[in-house]
Amino acid sequence: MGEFDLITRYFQRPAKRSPLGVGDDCALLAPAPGMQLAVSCDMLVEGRHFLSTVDPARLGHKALAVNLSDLAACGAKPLAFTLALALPGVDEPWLEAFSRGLFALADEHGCELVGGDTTRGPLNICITVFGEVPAGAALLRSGAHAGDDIWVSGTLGDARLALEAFRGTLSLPADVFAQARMRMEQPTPRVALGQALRGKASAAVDVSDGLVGDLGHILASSKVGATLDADAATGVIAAAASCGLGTEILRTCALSGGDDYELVFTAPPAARAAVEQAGRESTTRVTRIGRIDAEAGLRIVDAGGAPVAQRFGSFDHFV
Ligand SMILES: Nc1ncnc2c1ncn2[C@@H]1O[C@H](COP(=O)(O)OP(=O)(O)OP(=O)(O)O)[C@@H](O)[C@H]1O
Ligand SMILES: Cc1ncc(C[n+]2csc(CCOP(=O)(O)O)c2C)c(N)n1
Ligand SMILES: [Mg+2]
Repeated sequence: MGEFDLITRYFQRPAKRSPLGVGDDCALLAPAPGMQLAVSCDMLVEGRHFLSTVDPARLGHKALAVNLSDLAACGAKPLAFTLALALPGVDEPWLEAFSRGLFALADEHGCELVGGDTTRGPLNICITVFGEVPAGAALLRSGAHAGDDIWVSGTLGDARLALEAFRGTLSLPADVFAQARMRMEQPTPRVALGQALRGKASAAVDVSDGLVGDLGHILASSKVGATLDADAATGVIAAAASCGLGTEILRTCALSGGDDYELVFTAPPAARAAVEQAGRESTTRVTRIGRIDAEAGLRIVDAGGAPVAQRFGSFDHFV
């Protein structure tokens, strides 16, 4: 099978909402009047972002999910995406599963594949996503104020826990591993929550590199500091605690693990009921995990308010 047959068979579907989709030199998009385009791009590289043994359907899902997560962080509604793909060769069962996983999530969010690029090379997947948001209403990293609450969606640390289990640095009971693995391989982008938070949250970011690092982007952009509860938002890893894993490794997963694709956002205390309502509307758990301070820096405390001495980093491709 050649390049163009591959595209036609696995990636070309009739455009439904875009004026022009796959098959011409450009795609055409038509954002509604009064809306701004929100654009984000994320690449997944074999061995760096995913294990070579991953189910290709889950990989198709994740490649789009990490991009939709950036739209969610801005409060944008997904419209369309492009897919740049380097493949070592034509593996039809792989392409069938990859495109099935990809389109299942795309259809869930009404987000169309409108174009891309396909080349031979080491397996590499790069998606650019386009969304729309009412002009001036995008959630930004720069809007947090002293006194705001810090919230997080879902739970943190599960993906890193699974990665460590894959690496063999820790072992988990089969049921805990299965749950954590799903969170690593098929994250749920918080798209509905992001849109429900427009006009309520003062700042937002999605957690890809780890809570401490990504909250750090809000603190730097907003020129504020924060106090954070170390243990407020654990999920599967709470179950891991009961299998004898130490506090230090669990906090490392939750606070600096990365690959969470949850939203961390700030909102004034007066908006607490509105934030909880946004969580209910989007059937997404939201948890208060700290507060924004005027004093610069991040202070991490335990449930009793005592400072946590452990230091937390964040994911960086070059450090
Ligand atoms: N090569 C590049 N050229 C121009 N801008 C870039 C480049 N790489 C990253 N950026 C921009 O730098 C900023 C931070 O990029 P980053 O990829 O860390 O985004 P993120 O949302 O924090 O994380 P993630 O990659 O997990 O989505 C974004 O505004 C991004 O568009
Ligand atoms: C095989 C394998 N090794 C490591 C990780 C963890 N990981 C890779 S990139 C990244 C941050 C987000 O990436 P980016 O900043 O490029 O968007 C994280 C947490 C993984 N998922 N699979
Ligand atoms: Mg992001």
